[in-house]
Amino acid sequence: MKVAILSGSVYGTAEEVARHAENLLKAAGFETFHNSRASLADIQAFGPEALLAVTSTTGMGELPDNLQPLYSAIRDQLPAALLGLPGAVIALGDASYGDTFCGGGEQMRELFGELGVREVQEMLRIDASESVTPETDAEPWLAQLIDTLKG
Ligand SMILES: Cc1cc2nc3c(=O)[nH]c(=O)nc-3n(C[C@H](O)[C@H](O)[C@H](O)COP(=O)(O)O)c2cc1C
Repeated sequence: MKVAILSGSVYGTAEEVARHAENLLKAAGFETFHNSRASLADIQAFGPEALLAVTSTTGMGELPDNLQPLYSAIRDQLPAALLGLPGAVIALGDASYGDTFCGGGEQMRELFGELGVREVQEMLRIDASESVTPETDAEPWLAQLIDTLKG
């Protein structure tokens, strides 16, 4: 199965989690695409069969700049090739931001909703005020995702 990883990161933490996810998916036999500056054309050329979004939150609940262009392109075009795929979201944030906690991940969930992406497991929230090992903390969730996608 081909899994496209859509990642958004300001300081690199979410990028590290996305890379770790990619390594685990590859080790489990999946074909992956991950490029933090991916365009919609790149994603479509890969032909994903599942989507994984890994994004931090910046500003007041916003997506990182590197993910904004891809997010907007997908939202504007709702490309047929991405409609109805299985998908899941890992959100990084900081609970001390209150209402906007993991807002970037929430925006990706809303986008997935518009695409009719079938969310195969509940969004993982990684709280920077509690976690100093975000990659390791994502491992049980990723193991479950791998099991689910393998069916
Ligand atoms: C300027 C700034 C704004 C932030 N805004 C939010 C926010 O609105 N909500 C939230 O949950 N986390 C917020 N965060 C926390 C980051 O999302 C969190 O530290 C995350 O782990 C950073 O990941 P990154 O290194 O991939 O950017 C903010 C951090 C910074 C520095």
